Amino acid sequence: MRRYGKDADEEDVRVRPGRRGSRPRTRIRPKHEDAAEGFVLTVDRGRITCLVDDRQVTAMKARELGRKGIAVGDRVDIVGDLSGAKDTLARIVRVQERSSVLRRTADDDDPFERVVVANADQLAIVTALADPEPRPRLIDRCLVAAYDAGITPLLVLTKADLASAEPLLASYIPLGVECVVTRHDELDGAAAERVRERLAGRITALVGHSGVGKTTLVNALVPERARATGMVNAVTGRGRHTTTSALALPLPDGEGWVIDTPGVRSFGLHHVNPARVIHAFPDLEPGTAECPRACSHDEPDCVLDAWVEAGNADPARLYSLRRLLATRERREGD
Ligand SMILES: Nc1nc2c(ncn2[C@@H]2O[C@H](COP(=O)(O)OP(=O)(O)OP(=O)(O)O)[C@@H](O)[C@H]2O)c(=O)[nH]1
Ligand SMILES: [Zn+2]
Repeated sequence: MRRYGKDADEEDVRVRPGRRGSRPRTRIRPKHEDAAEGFVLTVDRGRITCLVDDRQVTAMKARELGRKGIAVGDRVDIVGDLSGAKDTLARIVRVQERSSVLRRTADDDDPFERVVVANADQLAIVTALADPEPRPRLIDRCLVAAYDAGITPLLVLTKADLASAEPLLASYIPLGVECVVTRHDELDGAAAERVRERLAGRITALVGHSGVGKTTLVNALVPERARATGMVNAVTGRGRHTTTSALALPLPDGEGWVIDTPGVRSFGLHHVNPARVIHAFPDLEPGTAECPRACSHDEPDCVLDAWVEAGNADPARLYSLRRLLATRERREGD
C-alpha cells in the first residue's frame, strides 16, 4: 500500500473546490508525512485492527480525531509502530474520504446513527427461503438502507433445498434487484460460484439475521476465514469473533472483500432521506420535478400518480417505491 513519503507526488495534493466557495484546498499533512495507509478490518471497543501492507496492525484513534468514528472498511492514515508485532499499538491520524456509508439506527425512533460499514459498493442481503421464514419487510428495509447509501443491493436467497425461491424472486426481480439463490449442499460448487461472480472486485457488506446461513456462506467464500478470524482473535484476545463489530475478510486472489456484519434483527431507518431512495428509481425520478418541496412521494399532493397515469412509467414501479418508503414506518414484526 502506498506510503506518503517525502516524494509524495502531485496526487497527494488534491485541489478541489471547498464546500463554500472555490478556494483551492490542499491536503495538509504537516505532522504525519510518514503515515502509511491502512484498511480497517474490525473494531473492538476502541481497538482498531488494520491491514497495513500485508500486516495486521492494532491501532487506536488519535485524540486529534475527536469524536469522529472509525468504521470497518475505512481507509485510514496510520502512524507509529506498524510492525504488527504483539502488544504494539499504532495511531490512526486521519480517516480518508468515504465513497459510501452504510448507516443504521438501532430503532426508527433512535436519532443516533451508527456507521455499519464504510466504502462498501454492494450490500448483500442474506435471507433464508425457510428456517427461519423470510421476512420481506426486513428485506425491504435493507433495500432502503442500501439505496439511501448509494450502495447496490444483492439479494442472496439461501436454503433453496428447503423451499422454492419463486415467490421472493417474483417480488424482487421487478424491483430491479439482482438475486442469487444458494443451497449449502452446492456451496462447494455451482452455488458458491454464482455468488463469487457477483462479489469479484467489490467491497460487499453482508447483512442478514441470525440463522439464515451467513456464516455457512462466508466460510464457503473465504476459505481462510478461520485463519483470518483466528488472527483477529489473537489481536483482540477473544475466543470467538464476537458479534459487536463487522469483520472484513479478503476474497481469495485479491478479488475484493466481504464484510460480515453482526446479525441484524432490525434496520432502523430514522436517517433515511426519500430523495436519496428515489435516486435508485431513475425511471420515476424525473417525475418528481413538480412534487411539493420535501414531498415524501407517499402523500396526496405527490405528482407521481398523475405522472405514471400519463404513461411515463410503469405503475408497478411506483407501487414498489411506495412499498419501500412505507417500510420507514415500523410495524409489528419488523
Ligand atoms: N437446509 C439448509 N440448511 C442450511 C443451509 N445453509 C446453512 N444451513 C444451516 O442453517 C443453520 C444456520 O447457519 P449459519 O451459517 O450458522 O447461520 P448464520 O446466519 O451465520 O447464523 P448466526 O451464526 O446465528 O448468525 C446451520 O445449522 C446451517 O447448517 C442451506 O442451504 N440449507
Ligand atoms: Zn412526490
